[in-house]
Amino acid sequence: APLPAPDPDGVGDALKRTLAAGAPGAMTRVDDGRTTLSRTAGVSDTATGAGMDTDGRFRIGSVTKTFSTVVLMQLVAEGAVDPDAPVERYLPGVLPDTRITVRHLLSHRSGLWDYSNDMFARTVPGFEAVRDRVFTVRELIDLATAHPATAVPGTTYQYSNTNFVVIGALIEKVTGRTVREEYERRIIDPLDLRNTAYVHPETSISGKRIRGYLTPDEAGAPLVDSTEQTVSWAQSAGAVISSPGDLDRFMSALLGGRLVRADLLERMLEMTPSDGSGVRFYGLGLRRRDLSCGIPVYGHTGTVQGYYTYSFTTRDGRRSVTSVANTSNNGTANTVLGDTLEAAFCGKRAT
Ligand SMILES: CC1(C)S[C@@H]2[C@H](NC(=O)CCCC[C@H](NC(=O)C[NH3+])C(=O)[O-])C(=O)N2[C@H]1C(=O)[O-]
Repeated sequence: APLPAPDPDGVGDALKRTLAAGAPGAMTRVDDGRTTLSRTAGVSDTATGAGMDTDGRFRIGSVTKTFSTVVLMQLVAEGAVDPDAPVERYLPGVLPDTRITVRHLLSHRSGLWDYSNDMFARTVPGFEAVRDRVFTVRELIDLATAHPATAVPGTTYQYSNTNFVVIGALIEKVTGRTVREEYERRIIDPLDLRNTAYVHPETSISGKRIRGYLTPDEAGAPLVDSTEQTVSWAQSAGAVISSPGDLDRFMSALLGGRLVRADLLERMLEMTPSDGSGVRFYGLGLRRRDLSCGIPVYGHTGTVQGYYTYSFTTRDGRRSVTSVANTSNNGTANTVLGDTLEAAFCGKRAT
């Protein structure tokens, strides 16, 4: 059945409500292949008052995990990696449990503790402590494995950044190239994503930049400009920089079958519930959200200090939607921003 037309007023209303919840700015870009709908609200820079811009570049956080999964699944197609092999085969001695497989990492079922839970238990102090730090992957994995496993591998979904830091290490070991080179040669260059880059550990965002503002834990405390950071705490789990237009193009290419072999894309879409909502699921480096109008959309969300992102597309990749707010650690803003997906895919206001 044809998709309902996007509801521009519904998108605009959700963006306004995102600002009312405390975001300095918010924006949505809908790409239907031939047509583009862009809506913005508020500012990309609170000092200058510059507006939001859907060609602006920002930190995409865990949408990076889908980039890392695409690289990994291409390596699977090339016979370089067996997703059901133990990680031990490719990274001997790195993980404490040799039962953990590559697929367990991609589906957040490894049982590896998420080191960011400790790192960001206190939002602003945690951020300030790492914003200029450069971590080795080994350091991050050691932070995680200092904790006991959260479950027997393969038995339980438990989101963990650690999984995709290990995936990045596996990609670099198997290819002999950096994840930056692999993102560029397999995704960024072929799709001509001119506003997308992996610049770890540089702290600045070049070009037309959206500034990000971290919401402190203390109610009423002023937002903290968190635009410049290394994101070394996340790397292949969260350090890509992109734009709404580029993410729409990426998600459309992925679900449109232009990045991953069809049978392997089907594996990525084998979903398990990611929470108790009954409408949110996780596959391999990809989320599924079932919208109120019954349309399932596929993509990822991202939370990195100062930025919250939704980037989703239809099963055939024909309509893609990326929405961004330039604040994070604000649950109401994050939730309300999600109403843009309902308006953009279902063509009606969220119920
Ligand atoms: C599962 C998530 C939500 S968390 C995970 C990853 N982001 C992080 O792990 C950063 C967590 C701290 C970020 C910080 N919050 C705090 O410090 C809270 N004390 C803030 O909101 O800016 C990402 O991105 N993923 C999101 C995802 O996949 O949607």
